[in-house]
Amino acid sequence: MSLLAVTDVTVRFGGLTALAEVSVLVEPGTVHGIIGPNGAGKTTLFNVICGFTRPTSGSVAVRGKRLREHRPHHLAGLGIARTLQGLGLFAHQSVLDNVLIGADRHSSAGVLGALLGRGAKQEAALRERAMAALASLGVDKHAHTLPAALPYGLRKRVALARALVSDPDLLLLDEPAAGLSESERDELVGLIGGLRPEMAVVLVEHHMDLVMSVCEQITVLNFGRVIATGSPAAVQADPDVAEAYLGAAS
Ligand SMILES: Nc1ncnc2c1ncn2[C@@H]1O[C@H](COP(=O)(O)OP(=O)(O)OP(=O)(O)O)[C@@H](O)[C@H]1O
Repeated sequence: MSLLAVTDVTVRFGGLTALAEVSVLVEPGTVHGIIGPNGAGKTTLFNVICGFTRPTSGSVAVRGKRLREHRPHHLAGLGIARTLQGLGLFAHQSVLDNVLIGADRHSSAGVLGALLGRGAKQEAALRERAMAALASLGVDKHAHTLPAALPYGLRKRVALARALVSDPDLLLLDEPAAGLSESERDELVGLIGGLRPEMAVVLVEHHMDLVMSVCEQITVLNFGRVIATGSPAAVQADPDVAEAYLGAAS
């Protein structure tokens, strides 16, 4: 059974069809890239998976269970974490507190506990988890800094640590390489390659080098349709894919 199954999803915005019967299967432990020229429907697909956008038709299922009316705040309970385009960090919270917000899923009392004050033992365990996530991305020494004081590449790592702290089964990354330098992109390839082997990753990304080096499976969208799906080598050799990108560039 696939970890994530997007089946025949169509999304219409008024008269515009942003996605037309798109299907994507994501297996546990695989890194799956969603690529395509500008306006192909990548963000719309990401938003459907996250529950930001409701499909006009079709379905999204996690571990075989169809999600109905799911919303972004349901993702954590499904073992899914995401990072968004940009950073989404809270400017007035320290790096550690930003990551603790992601760790809250593991607190039995959850958000309510945070409001009412949770036990010291639980608080300490959460902090330990958050610090471990920061350390795994090499940014633990910045735990007590405000995000704005860090260079962009390190802030991206903090955003990734916040997603990873809940130890998700599925990590959704929307343009993780955006704004990174070439060497930071190389580091990101290493970070994704070093994730827990059973964790699945879905990434929407423009940087082809990164996609080709880190993904095992790729789905290519063009004008809202899947035009190719397969290994990086298969997708690169597909004439429809070359034509879609050449057409977009002309
Ligand atoms: N909320 C919306 N209302 C109307 N049209 C939308 C909306 N969101 C997206 N679209 C349109 O749907 C199509 C797909 O857009 P989408 O942002 O998903 O593409 P994309 O592949 O992510 O593009 P890019 O690479 O430029 O980010 C585009 O034609 C876009 O203009």
